[in-house]
Amino acid sequence: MKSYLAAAIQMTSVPDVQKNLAQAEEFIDLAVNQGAQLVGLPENFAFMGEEDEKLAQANSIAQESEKFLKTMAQRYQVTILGGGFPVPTDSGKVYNTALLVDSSGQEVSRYLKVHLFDVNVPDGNTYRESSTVMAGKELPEICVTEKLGNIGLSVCYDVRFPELYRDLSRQGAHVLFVPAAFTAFTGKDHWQVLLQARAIENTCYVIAPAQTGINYARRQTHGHAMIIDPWGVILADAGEQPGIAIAEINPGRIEQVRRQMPSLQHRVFM
Ligand SMILES: O=C(O)CNC(=O)[C@H](CS)NC(=O)CCC(=O)C(=O)O
Repeated sequence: MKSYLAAAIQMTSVPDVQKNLAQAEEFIDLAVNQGAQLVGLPENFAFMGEEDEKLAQANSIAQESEKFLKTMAQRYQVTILGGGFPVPTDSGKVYNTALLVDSSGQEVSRYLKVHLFDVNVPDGNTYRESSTVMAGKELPEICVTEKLGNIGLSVCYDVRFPELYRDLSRQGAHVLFVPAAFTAFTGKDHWQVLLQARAIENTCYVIAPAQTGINYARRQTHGHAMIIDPWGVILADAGEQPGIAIAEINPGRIEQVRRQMPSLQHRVFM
């Protein structure tokens, strides 16, 4: 593995798949023009809207999302993460699915979001993700690649459960993806701290694509898509407008930090 550039895309997805995919392609194009070889799209990149509308359109959202990711990966010759889209199940609910596609357009990793956001946020908004989503039951497996290192997937609310990332680093992860649609309210106090903690405690890069702004009705997301190095330093932050955060993933830096802070080797309990 040599150094390469990665991009975390930040977008304001709305309840309109074609609009969202057009926005996503614009930012993929921008990232690739700046030299990115690994590009991540946020949770709900293809559709962000009311839960019942999402369920009603789940079949087409799933198909369009997969087709889009494979087409983009091939057209731009990059590896792309689709950070979360609904995939229907027999139960009538969907899996919140993250999909990693390599530059030949092949699926290389798939993860079904395990931790569902069933939370009454103190700003008055209530979230019951489990009313429409089936929880995945399995820890993600790292995707081992020669050019991009070992990549681990997760989605949004998962970031609050460090044991998932511990398992990924135990498997040998170098890069942890945390695509998200974090609420503006929780995000302002928790988002960056949680991401930095996952980077520092696992001495891994963290790539966190994000939703930002007003997505629909009163739903507002935090933004600040970012890339963090294994020491916890923020290398790029997309701020609050749609755009990209781009930074170098450097294997030498991982080795250096793991020499300077060998905490992974000092684990006692797992
Ligand atoms: O909201 C929607 O419209 C679609 N749903 C999502 O984006 C998901 C599941 S509800 N959001 C989160 O997981 C936020 C986590 C979070 O914000 C935290 O952990 O604080």
